[in-house]
Amino acid sequence: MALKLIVTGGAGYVGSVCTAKLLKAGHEVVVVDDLSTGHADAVPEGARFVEGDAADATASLLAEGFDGVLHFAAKSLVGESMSDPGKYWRGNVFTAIRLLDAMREHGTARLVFSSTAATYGEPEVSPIPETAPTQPTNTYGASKLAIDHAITSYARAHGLAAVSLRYFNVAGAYGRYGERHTTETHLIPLVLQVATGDRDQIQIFGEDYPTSDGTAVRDYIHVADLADAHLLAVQHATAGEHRIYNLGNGTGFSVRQVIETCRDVTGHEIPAVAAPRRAGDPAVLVAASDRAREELGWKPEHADLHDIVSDAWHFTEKRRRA
Ligand SMILES: O=c1ccn([C@@H]2O[C@H](COP(=O)(O)OP(=O)(O)O[C@H]3O[C@H](CO)[C@H](O)[C@H](O)[C@H]3O)[C@@H](O)[C@H]2O)c(=O)[nH]1
Repeated sequence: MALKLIVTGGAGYVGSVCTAKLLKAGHEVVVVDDLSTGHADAVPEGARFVEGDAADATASLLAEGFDGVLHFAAKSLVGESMSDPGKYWRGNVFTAIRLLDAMREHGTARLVFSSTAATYGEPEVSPIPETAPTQPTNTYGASKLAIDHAITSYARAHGLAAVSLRYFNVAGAYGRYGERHTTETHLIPLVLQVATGDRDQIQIFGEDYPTSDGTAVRDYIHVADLADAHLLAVQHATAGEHRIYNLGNGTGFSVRQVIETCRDVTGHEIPAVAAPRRAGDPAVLVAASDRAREELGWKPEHADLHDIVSDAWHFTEKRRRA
């Protein structure tokens, strides 16, 4: 069924890939983005673009009648969330509550929300199921968890059909849509910047973790597979329910393994140096995504780390040539 949807943050990395896939699937999409971290030229052709605040601009649009909102717009730098927490409570939580109120006012039926593995904190079991305790170790994760709680109560009280998707480590690119953060903190794009010569070396944050090679382990998921889960989520959302799904491949790769894969893909040497652990980093974060597979019928198609890095590398090279 073709739906009329608003995508907040559709000029950003994950939001632009999801918008491109939603359009391809025949949905009608309006992107709302304040361009604080997104790029106007990343808004896919075929989407209407409204520059503005994720709550205010969306609230004005909702009067036109929409089937749902996919809410990506957020502050997402873990370090910044610790040094400037107000930015996360206002920018993430307060914005989301205002958005929920506007959706309630206009009777908007569906919500798909970008949650995060950071809601779990230091895991007690691995791989992490959705039933694991949520004990975030940083304000970013706490802000996303607070929104998840708010969504649950709005779904129960007001009949909202809601899905939260808890992303593990998103990477890769989809066509001309990829990672272009002004402040880049993520491992794969940083390692690829060393390969292009834009950066001298990659720092390995911690070599004394209780893992096979001492470096931290993460579950990397291709952004195209992540986007597919959003398309399934918006279709499966059920009135009065808030379902939560982890999105990962269920396989962990260490920082050293990621760097080695990047060397293999790019053919560059990529110097790496040891550095202290980064505050708040858990040793291992791997998803149990059985629920998304069983209930949404989600099936990741690019689980191979080599493929994920290759797509990120092609995107990086194409942008440098452009
Ligand atoms: O220069 C770097 C950058 C990262 N790392 C390491 O590489 C791993 C992956 O780091 P990323 O920053 O790429 O990803 P995170 O696991 O920290 O971040 C993910 O989880 C976060 C919450 O913990 C947020 O949700 C974030 O958006 C999401 O990408 C971590 O062990 C990190 O310490 C390095 O060794 N060197």
